Amino acid sequence: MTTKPSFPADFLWGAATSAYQIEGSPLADGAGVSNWHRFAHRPGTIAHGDHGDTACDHYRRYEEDIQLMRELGLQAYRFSIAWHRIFPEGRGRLNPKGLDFYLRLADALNNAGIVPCATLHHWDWPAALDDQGGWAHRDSAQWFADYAHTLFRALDGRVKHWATLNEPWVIVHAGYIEGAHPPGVPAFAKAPHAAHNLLRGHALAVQAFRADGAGQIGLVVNLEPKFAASAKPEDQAALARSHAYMNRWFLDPVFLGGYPEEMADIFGADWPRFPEEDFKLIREPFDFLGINYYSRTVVRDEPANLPVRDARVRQRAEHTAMDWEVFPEGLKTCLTWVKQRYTTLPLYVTENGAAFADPPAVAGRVADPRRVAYLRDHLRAAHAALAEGVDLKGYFAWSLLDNFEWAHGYGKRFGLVRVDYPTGTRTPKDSARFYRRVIESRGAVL
Ligand SMILES: CO[C@H](O)c1c[n+]2c([nH]1)[C@H](O)[C@@H](O)[C@H](O)[C@H]2CO
Repeated sequence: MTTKPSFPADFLWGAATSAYQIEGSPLADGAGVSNWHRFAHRPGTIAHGDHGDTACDHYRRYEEDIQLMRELGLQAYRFSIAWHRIFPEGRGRLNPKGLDFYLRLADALNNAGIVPCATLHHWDWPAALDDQGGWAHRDSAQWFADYAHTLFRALDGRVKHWATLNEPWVIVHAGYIEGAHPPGVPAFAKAPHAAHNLLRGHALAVQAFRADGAGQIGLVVNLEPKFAASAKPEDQAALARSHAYMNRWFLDPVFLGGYPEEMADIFGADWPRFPEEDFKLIREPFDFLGINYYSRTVVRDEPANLPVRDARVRQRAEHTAMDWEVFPEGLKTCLTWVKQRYTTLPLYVTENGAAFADPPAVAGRVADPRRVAYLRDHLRAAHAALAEGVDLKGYFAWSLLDNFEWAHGYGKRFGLVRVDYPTGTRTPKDSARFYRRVIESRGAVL
C-alpha cells in the first residue's frame, strides 16, 4: 500500500505568468516601447505574425483573472513587472500610471488572500536600454538595481516575495547567442558579458532589497537534467559541456564564486577575464532559489554544432507540443542536485507545465488529460524530493492562462485555463479542476 503524498501545510500552491505574455495594452498609460513589443512587430520574428498587443488582455481583465485564481484555490500568483511601464525610457522619468497598475494588482491579490510573487525582469524591458547596449553594457547592472530599488519602495507592504530575474540563461542564449529573442542579432562575443552583467544586476538588486525592502528575494533559473547518449568519451565530454552551459553557468558563480571551466572551452578566445571583485558581489546571499523545470535532454557529441558542440538525441517517449520529452523524475533530479551541489536554501518550483494541443471548450469544459497526467506525475516527483529532505516551499504551475509563447506566438497552449483569442474568453480546463483538488487535499489525490 503506497502512502498518498502529503505536502506540508505551509506549502505554497500557485500559478505563474509573465507581463508581455498576458497583459496586452503594451503602450497604455504612458508605457514606453519595450524590446519585445518592437521585436514582435518585426516581420518574421514570431510564428503566424503574432504579437502581444492584446495577448490575454490581462492589463484590463486582471480582476476577472484574480477571481479565476480564487476559483482555482490558488494561494499565490507569480507574475512579472513590465519595466517599460515604470520607466518608459528605462531610467530617469518614472511613469506613475504604469506603477499604479501593479499597485492595483497587488492590492487586489492581497484582498483575495492570494500571495503576490513579483518577478522584476521576465525578459521584457524598455527598448531604449537595448539601444544603449543592453545587458552587454556594464552599466546595465546598475540600471536594473535602480529599477528594482524603486519597486521595492513603491510596493513595500504589498509585495513581500520578490524574484530578481527570470531565467538569465534564456536572456543570454536566445537573445545573444541565437538571436531568436531581443536584441535579435546573434552577438556571440557579447554573451559572456551579458550573463555577467545579469548576475551583477541580480546581486546589486539584492543589496538594494536588503537596504530598502521587506520579505524574501530570490533568483529564478531554468534547469534541465542532461544525460549522455553513450559512454563514449566524446559523448561524455559533450554532456559536461552541455550541463555546464545550461545548468551551471549561472549557479556556479552565485553559489561557488566562479564560472565552470567548460565556459572557456565553449567560448574560446571570446571568454573574458572578469574582475575578481565582481565575483565577490555576485555571491551576495539571497533567500530562495526558484527552479523552472520542463524536461531533460539526452546529448551526444556534435563538433559542428557550435558553440557547445552537442546535439539532442530524441528519446522514444511522450513529448509535448513543444517537442519536449515528458520526464517527471527530472524534476526530482534538479531539486536534489541543487541541494547536493549548491545550497540548502529554500527552493520553489517557479515553473512547471506543458503545452498540448488542447481541444476547444465544449459546454464550459476543456478536456486536457495529458496535462492532468503531466501535473500529477511531476507533483509526485516534487513530493519525492521533499521526502528526501529538499526544502521545497512551493510549486507554481506554468501557466495560469494560455498566453503568448514568445517566438511560438499563441499556437502553444500551456494554460490551466484556456483563452480563446481574440475574444479573451477564459475556460478552466480539467487540469485546473485537478490542480484545485491537489491544493485542497495537499496532494492526497495524486
Ligand atoms: C526551456 O524551458 C524553459 O525553462 C522555460 C519554459 N518557459 C519559460 N522558460 C519561460 O519562463 C516562460 O515565459 C515560458 O512561457 C515557459 C514555456 O516555454
